[in-house]
Amino acid sequence: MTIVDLITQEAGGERRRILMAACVAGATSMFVLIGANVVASAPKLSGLPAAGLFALVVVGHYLSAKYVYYRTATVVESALHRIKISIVDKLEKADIQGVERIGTAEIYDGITENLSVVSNYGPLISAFLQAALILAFAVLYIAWISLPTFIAVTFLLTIGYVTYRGRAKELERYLQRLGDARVAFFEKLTDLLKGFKEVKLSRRRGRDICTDIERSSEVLRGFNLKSGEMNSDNFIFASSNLYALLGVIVLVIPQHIDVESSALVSIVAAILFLWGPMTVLITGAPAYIRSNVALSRARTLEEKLDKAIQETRIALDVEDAWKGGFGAIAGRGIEFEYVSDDGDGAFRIGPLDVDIAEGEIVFIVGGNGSGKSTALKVLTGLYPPTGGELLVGGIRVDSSNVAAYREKISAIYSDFHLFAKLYGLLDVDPAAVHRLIAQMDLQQKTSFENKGFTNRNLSTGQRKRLAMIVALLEDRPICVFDEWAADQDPEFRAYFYEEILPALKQRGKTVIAVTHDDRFFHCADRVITMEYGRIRSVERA
Ligand SMILES: Nc1ncnc2c1ncn2[C@@H]1O[C@H](COP(=O)(O)OP(=O)(O)OP(=O)(O)O)[C@@H](O)[C@H]1O
Repeated sequence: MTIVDLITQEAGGERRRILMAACVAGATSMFVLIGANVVASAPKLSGLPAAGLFALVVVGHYLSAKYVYYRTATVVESALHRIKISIVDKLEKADIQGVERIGTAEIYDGITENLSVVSNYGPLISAFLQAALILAFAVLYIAWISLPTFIAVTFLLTIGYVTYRGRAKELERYLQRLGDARVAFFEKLTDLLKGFKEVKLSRRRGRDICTDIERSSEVLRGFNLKSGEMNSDNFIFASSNLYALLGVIVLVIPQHIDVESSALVSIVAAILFLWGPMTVLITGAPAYIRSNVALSRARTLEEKLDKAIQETRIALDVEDAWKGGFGAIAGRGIEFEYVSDDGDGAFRIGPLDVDIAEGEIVFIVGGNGSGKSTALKVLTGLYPPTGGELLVGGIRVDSSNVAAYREKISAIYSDFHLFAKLYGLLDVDPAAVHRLIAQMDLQQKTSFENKGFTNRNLSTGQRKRLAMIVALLEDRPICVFDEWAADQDPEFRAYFYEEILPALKQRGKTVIAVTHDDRFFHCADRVITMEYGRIRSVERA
């Protein structure tokens, strides 16, 4: 899809009006030229009526050109708004693995950088359209004055166009590579910002990553320079073309064909008049290609998200199959394997056979990298099993009902995120939040206002307590905690195992918690030990 297609689609019924206004803007420009030429060659025509007509044409040009620019900009912006909303909508529908595969850098680049290129250059299309129309009118005017000059003009314009077409493809390729280089640059920059503390502790690390970023920036510089060079080459070639055209008209044509000197003056005036629109076309062409490439990159992101949605085909608005209680969670030969980027074998878990009864507290324990968090994500329906099946209350969890199953779960994963507002709980009773803030001993640190916590800049353990408040407010039948207690002080650690978990059990909740706290294993009904992605043992606590 090109920017023209985008505007045409979005403008709908208005596109004819915009095109008509562009024609009026182009035609009025030409009237100015013709009028000036006619009056200059016949001064007796000047006077108040001619001045009035001239002023009318100028006003007509002003109004129509303004309308075209304003409407095109509006149409482009509303199309971009739609694309943004559509990407965000697809992001919401896509599943975790698909989004992880695309990566945040590409998503940011698609939705910010590329769309702002279209926003900046898109409205120029109106100037481009007017310039093309003025060019067409001027060429017709030249044909009317002198046919041989028209042929010479058309010939040189054709050469210019053919050269531009050849270079446009090359420029397009460069811009695509420039986009890839920009994503790589963003990834490295994100790495630097996320690891800022580590960088501050090691100048050598800082230098290494900055060298890598510099290299990336160098690649970007090369691509930018090359595309700029191609633009200016085009510009220089086109202006030289116009100079050559002037030379042909003034020096060559009169030697071979009879052209009146007044006609020659009019033609020269027309060629000079063409200079402005030609400049717009020459400088606008790379902007046009740039916005087309940016648009295609945003579209590619949409397609990748569509693919991610297609792959999982998760039905979002489904009837809740577990309305009357969900029963036991059972894994039957469950397997899961990460997708490997380099083709080497990725980490896999399973086959796992596991049964978790409703209302039970189960701990998952095991060494680092044994697959506890991965198993948790499969058991909570975040990662679809690549083998075996997950049964909840006897019902097989698959793409048709997993969305409903996820709604049963309150989870605090180890890489949890605290949102600025309590999204999903915006209608919560503030008194309940304040009570829980006090229960988590955070009343000195934060409060609840405007549907969000007033302060989220807390220690990791305190932030986890805020996440616990959210989980408790959600009040869902299954609670999942991934090493929640690991960052708590001894009192709160004990409070978690000896107060919070029993209270949840008493309320009939099923609790699955990943932990390393062997001192508190007795607080679980059963302890599942994992090793190398498999279950080593299941013991009653
Ligand atoms: N997003 C991912 N993509 C690919 N592989 C991953 C990903 N996350 C984890 N892994 C792989 O899965 C393995 C198990 O990770 P997991 O987080 O499940 O272990 P864990 O038992 O929870 O470890 P820990 O106790 O250290 O938290 C890791 O060693 C890693 O190889």
